[in-house]
Amino acid sequence: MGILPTSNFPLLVVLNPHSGKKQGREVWDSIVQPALNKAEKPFKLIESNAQGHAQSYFFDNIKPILTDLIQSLSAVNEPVDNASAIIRPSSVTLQIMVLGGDGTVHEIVNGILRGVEGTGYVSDEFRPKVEFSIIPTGTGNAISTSLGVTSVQDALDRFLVGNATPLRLMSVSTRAESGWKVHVYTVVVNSYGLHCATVYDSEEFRHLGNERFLHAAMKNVENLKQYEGQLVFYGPVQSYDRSTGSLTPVSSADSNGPTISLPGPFTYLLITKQASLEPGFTPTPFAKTSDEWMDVLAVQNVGKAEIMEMFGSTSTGKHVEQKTIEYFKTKTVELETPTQGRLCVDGEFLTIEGGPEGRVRFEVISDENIQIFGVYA
Ligand SMILES: Nc1ncnc2c1ncn2[C@@H]1O[C@H](COP(=O)(O)OP(=O)(O)OP(=O)(O)O)[C@@H](O)[C@H]1O
Repeated sequence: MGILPTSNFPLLVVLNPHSGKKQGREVWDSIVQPALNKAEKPFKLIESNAQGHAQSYFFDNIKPILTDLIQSLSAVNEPVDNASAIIRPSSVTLQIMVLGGDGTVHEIVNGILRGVEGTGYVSDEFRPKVEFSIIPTGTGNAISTSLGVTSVQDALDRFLVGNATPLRLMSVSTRAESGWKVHVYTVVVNSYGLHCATVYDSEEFRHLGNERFLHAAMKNVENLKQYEGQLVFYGPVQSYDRSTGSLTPVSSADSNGPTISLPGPFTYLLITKQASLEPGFTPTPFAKTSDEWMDVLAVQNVGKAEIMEMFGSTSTGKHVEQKTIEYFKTKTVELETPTQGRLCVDGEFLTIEGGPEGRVRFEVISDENIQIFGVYA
């Protein structure tokens, strides 16, 4: 047996110059690149030049990237003329640094998964790991905020220490002839109602940085709407019990059928993997980046006063004590709307048709051939 040499394969750095207040380039030049040079960490810079570029880059290139990475790790025994002397690893770790926000991570994850789909690049015999270092230069920076990353330097330090935790994904599936078909994978939040309308409207306030969500939210609270729909949970569910202050099982782990349903209409509905969606805004305080649950915050048919009360305590997570708020942990949930509706999936928008045919299924991913991502934390 040969010994696998240390790879000198470069860290892939994806810089989104458009994220946040467009400070990514400056942060790269002044802080991150000098730190990588000092640490003698080789890198390859990929600059995202338009919406969707990071996704299409990884869709097009992930196979040659993994091939090169595998080759950089394959040991060659002496003598070299014996082909069987080449030892191939059963796994490789690809490191990707993101100077951007959650939307850039979302694009890369989807590009990679679509790029390896149906190929031998991820299988039970060979499964790469993809580990992200997220340098928070976006607007919400939900993943970084939820992991307690406080600054660019903090994120860099965590990368250099090198402890990765799973970045667990959710899938968003729509109906197809053959059953459910994954439309997209999400890493932060799927939403319906006021939150989705807020994200939709916030683009016009991008120049305000973090404040853009506040402006858009206030605009939507002013014209508060109720969003018709029914939410059905499947399999194990926990719900937050205000009387005990804890999450308690409301359906057993071995049940796969529908367990609870919420009739709507929804004022606010989130299905998340992250506790915080931006600094100071922690709507799903029990959510964990790495666990095998999705957290659901449901607010049905309330008025402006209740919504403002909720916003008043989302910085501390105390809003879960409010009686108009329902909080669940689940693994599979479906949403059906009576007429056409709009969902927000990690900042992208998905229009769904009304009725059973337009039903959408959200699942937390347990398949090890999809759940290949980690994040330095
Ligand atoms: N060169 C570019 N010009 C314009 N848009 C771009 C460019 N590169 C990427 N994008 C788009 O920028 C959008 C925002 O990126 P990102 O999510 O990283 O930042 P953010 O929205 O400010 O942060 P967050 O998602 O954390 O709130 C993404 O939808 C991405 O497709």
